[in-house]
Amino acid sequence: MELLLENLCKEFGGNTAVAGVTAVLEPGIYGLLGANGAGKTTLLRMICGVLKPTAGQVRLDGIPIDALGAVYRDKLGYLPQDFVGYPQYSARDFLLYMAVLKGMTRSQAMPKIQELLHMVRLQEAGNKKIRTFSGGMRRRLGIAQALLNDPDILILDEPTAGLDPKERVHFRNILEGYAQQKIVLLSTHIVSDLEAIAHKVFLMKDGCFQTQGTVSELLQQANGRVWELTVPSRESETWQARMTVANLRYDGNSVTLRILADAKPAPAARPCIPTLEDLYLLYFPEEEGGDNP
Ligand SMILES: Nc1ncnc2c1ncn2[C@@H]1O[C@H](COP(=O)(O)OP(=O)(O)OP(=O)(O)O)[C@@H](O)[C@H]1O
Repeated sequence: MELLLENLCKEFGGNTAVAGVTAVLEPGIYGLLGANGAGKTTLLRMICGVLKPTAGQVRLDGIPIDALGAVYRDKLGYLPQDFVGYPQYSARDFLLYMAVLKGMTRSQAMPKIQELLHMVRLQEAGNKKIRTFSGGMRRRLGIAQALLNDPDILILDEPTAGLDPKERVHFRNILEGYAQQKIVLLSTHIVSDLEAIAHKVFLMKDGCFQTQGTVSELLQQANGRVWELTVPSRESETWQARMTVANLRYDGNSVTLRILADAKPAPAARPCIPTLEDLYLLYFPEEEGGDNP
């Protein structure tokens, strides 16, 4: 199975949201990482066929998804960014409704719904109205509805938004179990979600992929550009104004700064092993108020 994104572009009234994205996706977990407004949701909506590209197309095994129509939709599971469900429905009734829309019979749907409620840890809340759910519960229900038809292609727009750390770990375990032989593409702001599970990460900014690769390939780009430096606490602000500082750790009168810089920022600076978050900040330093590296 191969999903080809072929020079996908989307403009909204003269504003470019996605500016020519090309990528090949084979079974595995892909992470789409980018700041607010980078174009992630727009890209995912085009991949799902919900939004028509201004230019370019998506092909599954060589065939444009427009031509595949319902055949493509049957293979697709999608968690939209703004998923809310139907507040008056119970989780179980909502999943049954979605299952019927996806062409499942009641007898096919019921055991699947049971399995999914269990998988996303909503079995106790299955008969409760969605309007009583917390943000995290809603998100988990959204993940369950995306999995109803055992999709070959699973597109998740910020699946971990609103999940607490324990729920995020559980979600990662679900995905790892699921992703064998499937294409899973998820967008997130949360770098650690991807570090653990993504086989490939796309860093998106201004509608384009700025870079892409496996986590270890991306980390190599940050090699030699991450430093730790301990200075008196009173110098902290000066350093933050001069450098991209990824992290601060105060200890009494001193502070240890995690500095992103192409060259050693001070003779006493020590090199560090980079994380994906470091790389993200190297590409998008303005989000943290730092300078360009
Ligand atoms: N329906 C629309 N009409 C007009 N502009 C839009 C529309 N949808 C998105 N945009 C614009 O396209 C750009 C990309 O938005 P998009 O929602 O795809 O980004 P994103 O990376 O998903 O951001 P976020 O993480 O905040 O959801 C933004 O400038 C946004 O304002």
